[in-house]
Amino acid sequence: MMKVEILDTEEDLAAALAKYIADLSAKFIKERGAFTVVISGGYLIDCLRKLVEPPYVDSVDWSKWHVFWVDERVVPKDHQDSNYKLAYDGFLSKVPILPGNVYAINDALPAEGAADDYETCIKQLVKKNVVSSSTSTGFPKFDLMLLGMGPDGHVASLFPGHPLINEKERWVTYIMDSPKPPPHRITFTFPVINSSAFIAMVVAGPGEVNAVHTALGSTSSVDKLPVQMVQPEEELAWFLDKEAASKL
Ligand SMILES: O=C1O[C@H](COP(=O)(O)O)[C@@H](O)[C@H](O)[C@H]1O
Repeated sequence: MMKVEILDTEEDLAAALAKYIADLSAKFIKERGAFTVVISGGYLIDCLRKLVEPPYVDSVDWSKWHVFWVDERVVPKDHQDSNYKLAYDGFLSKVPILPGNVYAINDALPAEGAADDYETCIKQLVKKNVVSSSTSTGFPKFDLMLLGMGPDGHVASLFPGHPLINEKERWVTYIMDSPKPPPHRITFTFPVINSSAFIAMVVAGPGEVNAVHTALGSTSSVDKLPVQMVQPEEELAWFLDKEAASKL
């Protein structure tokens, strides 16, 4: 199922996104006592700012959250290019999520090793039933992914025309030639992304208007953009502001 919310302003988008996330948090914590959230980098993190304010900062049961990254740059966690640093500074440092429930990559490893290590970590969490498993695909089924999108239509570190978008076996893979710097990254693959229950695709501002039009406004395209390949098992919810949706 897909829904598209177009908000007047980016501020309205942040408010709507916070409610959406808080509602899903309550749903999954009630159902199974945990909430597994996968986040991206980019300006998504700034769009989470309403979650760290009342009422949500007080009402969300942060102790039940488990946080993962859909992709990460292979740099030290305190590096300016690190998605972990971006999330810590802008979000994680402001809410009482248990440090042991925040799963950052091992930044001492090179890309291939970091991808293998992260995949092993997630496999262990599936065995412990912290992360669910999709009964239809056998891949890990995260409760919610919060994704941004690049102007070229990339999601995570899966870029248009790159062979990695066709990876069907690995849960986590790596790229050494990212067209967007830095070049070395790890990323979830589409089998994992599309085994998630819910995905919020968050796009604000003018930077991605063409990719949004391709994803939502065009009837057909021969080579799908990565963003067009996103299809979670329960719901894909687009959160757009009017600028991002201006070509729809
Ligand atoms: O490089 C990346 O780009 C995408 C999109 O970033 P944005 O700044 O255009 O929102 C991001 O989702 C991904 O996590 C990041 O590694």
